Amino acid sequence: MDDPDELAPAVRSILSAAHERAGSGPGERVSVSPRDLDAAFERAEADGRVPLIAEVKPTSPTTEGTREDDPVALAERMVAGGAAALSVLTEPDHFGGSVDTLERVRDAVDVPVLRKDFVVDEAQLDAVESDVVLLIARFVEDDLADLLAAARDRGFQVLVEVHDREELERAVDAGAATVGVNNRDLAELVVDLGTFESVARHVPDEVTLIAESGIGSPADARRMRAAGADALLVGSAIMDGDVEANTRELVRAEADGDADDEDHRDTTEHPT
Ligand SMILES: O=C(O)c1ccccc1NCC(=O)[C@H](O)[C@H](O)COP(=O)(O)O
Repeated sequence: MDDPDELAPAVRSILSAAHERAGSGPGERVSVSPRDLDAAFERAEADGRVPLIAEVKPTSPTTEGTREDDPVALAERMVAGGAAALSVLTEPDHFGGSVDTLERVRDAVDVPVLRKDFVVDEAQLDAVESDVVLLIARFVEDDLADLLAAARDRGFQVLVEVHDREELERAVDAGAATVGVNNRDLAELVVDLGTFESVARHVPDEVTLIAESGIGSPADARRMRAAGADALLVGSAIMDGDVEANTRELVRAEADGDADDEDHRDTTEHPT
């Protein structure tokens, strides 16, 4: 991992908690029969929905307060709103997540579920079954290929998260099939959608590409899709208010955007 002093204090704290949890898992190796993430994205596309991973994110270092609603009820409403897949935070100390929450959510829905946590050690993979696990290139550095193999051996699909071109190259070299470009700089916790736009153009076509973080509106969703996102991962903007309506607004971003464009064209081409 790079110099911890370069990371935001909250991220240093998240990582040190992750290292403390590493190796203290149940010890039993999990074996997963995953729900297919790419197939879920394809179903959404065929249905005219923007492929969206909606995140159950009770709190975070950059969110005020904690959302106390039942996470299973939230997850079910996200699926009702058209989410192709879900992300569930399992980090307990900074995001209000738990492996128990993930298990309950996964039992309640039929879409793929991503385990969102800060995995730095193989034993952490055995904490709970999910369809997809996250590996953050910045935090696992030279262990990326080994952790990717260890996750796949257990049946997981793997989302490898990157933030810049160097991390993208490491992810591709390690054999990542699904890459997420995080618009949130974990050194400073600043969000810039331009990050995705600059990194996305270097991603090989065969890689499934996900735009992560800072997507707050249908216009942002269209911007990420125009830059090449196969799917979007959204937490805060969905958790802020009515999660079903918020999810629906994002999955309809292209359909509604096209309709808006059509209205606009009609007015300008056929003035009354
Ligand atoms: O969200 C945070 O505050 C955060 C802080 C430190 C490390 C990671 C953090 N977020 C993790 C995530 O990956 C996001 O929850 C996810 O990409 C969704 O982002 P958003 O839509 O901006 O909530």
